[in-house]
Amino acid sequence: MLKKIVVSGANGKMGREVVRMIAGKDDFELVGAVDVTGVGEDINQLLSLDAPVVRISDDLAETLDQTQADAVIDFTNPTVVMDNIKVTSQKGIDIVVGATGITEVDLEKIEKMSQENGNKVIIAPNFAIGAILMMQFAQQAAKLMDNVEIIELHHDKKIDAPSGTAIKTAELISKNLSKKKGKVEEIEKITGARGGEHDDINIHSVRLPGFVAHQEVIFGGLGQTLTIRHDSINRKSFMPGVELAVRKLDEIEGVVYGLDNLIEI
Ligand SMILES: NC(=O)C1=CN([C@@H]2O[C@H](COP(=O)(O)OP(=O)(O)OC[C@H]3O[C@@H](n4cnc5c(N)ncnc54)[C@H](OP(=O)(O)O)[C@@H]3O)[C@@H](O)[C@H]2O)C=CC1
Ligand SMILES: O=C(O)C1=N[C@H](C(=O)O)C[C@H](O)C1
Repeated sequence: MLKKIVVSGANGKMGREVVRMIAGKDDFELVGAVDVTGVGEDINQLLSLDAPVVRISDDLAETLDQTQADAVIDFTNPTVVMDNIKVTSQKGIDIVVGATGITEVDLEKIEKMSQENGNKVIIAPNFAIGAILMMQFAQQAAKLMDNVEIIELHHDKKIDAPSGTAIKTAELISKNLSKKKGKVEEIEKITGARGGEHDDINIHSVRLPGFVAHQEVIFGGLGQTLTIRHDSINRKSFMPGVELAVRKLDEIEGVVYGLDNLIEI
């Protein structure tokens, strides 16, 4: 069945890739594009796509009223994503959320909204299959190696740190650590030199031009280290996961957090 989709953050780096992905699927149709940049312009023309005119609007609620969309895909940013989830819930429209910054407190609010309004929500900090595997392998390794730190490396336009992926990885790993790391009295000569801590795991964020999205999970043991690394070398890496999530909306109930809950590994 044809899926009518609105993309929120359509004119951003990920949004544009999603619009291209939709144009390549016979059973997906882009019916709305929402962004705060390029308002009034035809997103398909901006991307040189041979597809009907879809003008960028800056109003998600209005776009949903005008389009009879089946689903929204959101790749905005951590400051606005909760507002967008709220709007879709109020309208009873399903949503796939790629924008990061969703906290555990936010998740509880989203669960409540979904229950009240009957819409479905899929949230994934990372849609790349390799990243899902990297997180799973790290979770496994944590059962046998207790000492671990995370280094995530991203492009210099990324506004949030640490990445959503690093936060999710730390949460997954910490469940399996048998003992908390032994603390030595550290002297941090420059504040932040040891990174930030989430669930007792140090996370280091690198931001440089040339990177897209990369993460290393480094375990240390007696006379050995284990490094599990994933690299997204372009944004197409996320598209099969986004497509899968849109299709899975028909099968799930309520809210799903993490692509690992939608695929068998
Ligand atoms: N889950 C995953 O697999 C992935 C998640 N991400 C996440 O997706 C998000 C977007 O990343 P990226 O595309 O690189 O970022 P961009 O900044 O390139 O894109 C975000 C777009 O959303 C726009 N925007 C800002 N406010 C609103 C609003 N209220 N309504 C609609 N659009 C708005 C921005 O406009 P303006 O620039 O003018 O602010 C921009 O065009 C980030 O949170 C990132 O971490 C990224 C890659 C993969
Ligand atoms: O901003 C990005 O680029 C990315 N954001 C997500 C995150 O914060 O984990 C996913 C991926 O790392 C790319």
